[in-house]
Amino acid sequence: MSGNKFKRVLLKLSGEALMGEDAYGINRATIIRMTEEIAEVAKLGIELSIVIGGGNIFRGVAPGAQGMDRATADYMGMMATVMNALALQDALKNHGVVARVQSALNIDQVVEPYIRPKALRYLEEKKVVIFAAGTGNPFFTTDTAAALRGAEMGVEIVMKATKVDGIYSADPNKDPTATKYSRISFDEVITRRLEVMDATAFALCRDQKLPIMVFSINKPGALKRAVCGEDEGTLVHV
Ligand SMILES: Nc1ncnc2c1ncn2[C@@H]1O[C@H](COP(=O)(O)OP(=O)(O)OP(=O)(O)O)[C@@H](O)[C@H]1O
Ligand SMILES: O=c1ccn([C@@H]2O[C@H](COP(=O)(O)O)[C@@H](O)[C@H]2O)c(=O)[nH]1
Repeated sequence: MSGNKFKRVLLKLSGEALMGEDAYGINRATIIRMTEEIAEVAKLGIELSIVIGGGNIFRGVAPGAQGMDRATADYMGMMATVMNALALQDALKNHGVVARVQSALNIDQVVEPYIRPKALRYLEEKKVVIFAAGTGNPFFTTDTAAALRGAEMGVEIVMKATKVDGIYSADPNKDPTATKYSRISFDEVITRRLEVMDATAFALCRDQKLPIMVFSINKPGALKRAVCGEDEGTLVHV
C-alpha cells in the first residue's frame, strides 16, 4: 500500500459482528465501538459508503426459516439488513455524523430508495451513505452488494470489515494451521476457493479492477489504518 489516504471507499460491515458476544441481534456496546471508529474515519474527510450485512438478525430467525422457500428467506435476510442500516444511521448520528440510508427494496415510509445520482451527491456532500437491502435480489449476498455499489459509486477500494483479520490459506476458524496472506490476486483467491467473500463479489471486483481489503472489525484502529493506506489485513489485487 502507498500510505496515501483513500478519497472514496466502500466499507462492507459484517452483520454478524454486530452481535458482539450475544447470540443474535445488535449488541449496544459493539455498535457504539464500531460507530466511533467509523465516525473517526468520516471526520478525516473520506467519502464513505457502507453496505451492512444481516447475519446477526437473520441468524436469530433462521430456525423458523428452515424449510422455507429460498427466495422468501432471502427477502427476510434483506429486510434484516435494513434494520441494521437504521441502527447504524442512528448510532452515527449520536457521534455527530450525518448518514443517509438508501434501500434496494422499496420501503417508502422507512427509508429512501436507492437512487445512484442522489447517493453520489450525498458522498460529495461528505454524508455517509448506508446501502440497505443488499442488491434487492434473492440468491445474492451483501458481499456482492458491496462490490456492486462500490463499482457504481466509483470507489477506490472495497473494504470488508469482518470477524477474521484477513484472508487465510483455509478458514482459520476450522484449520489452525492456516496461514494469512498480506496480498493475494483475484485469480488466486477464486482458484483456491477461499470463501471469506463470495465468488460473485470477487469476480465483479476483478472485472472492474476494484481492489478489496479484508480486515478485522474487532481490532481497534484497523479501519483507520486501512483507509489511510497502511498495511492491514489482506489486500486482494488484480
Ligand atoms: N480462507 C479464508 N480466510 C479467512 N476467512 C475465511 C476463509 N474461508 C472461510 N472464512 C470464513 O469467512 C468468514 C467471514 O465471512 P462471512 O460471510 O461469514 O462474514 P461477513 O460477511 O463478515 O458477515 P455477514 O454475513 O453477517 O455480513 C470468517 O469468519 C471465516 O470463518
Ligand atoms: O443482495 C442480497 C443480499 C442479501 N440477501 C439475503 O440477506 C441475508 C443477509 O445478508 P448477508 O450477506 O448474509 O449478511 C443473506 O443471507 C441473503 O439471505 C439477499 O438475498 N440478496
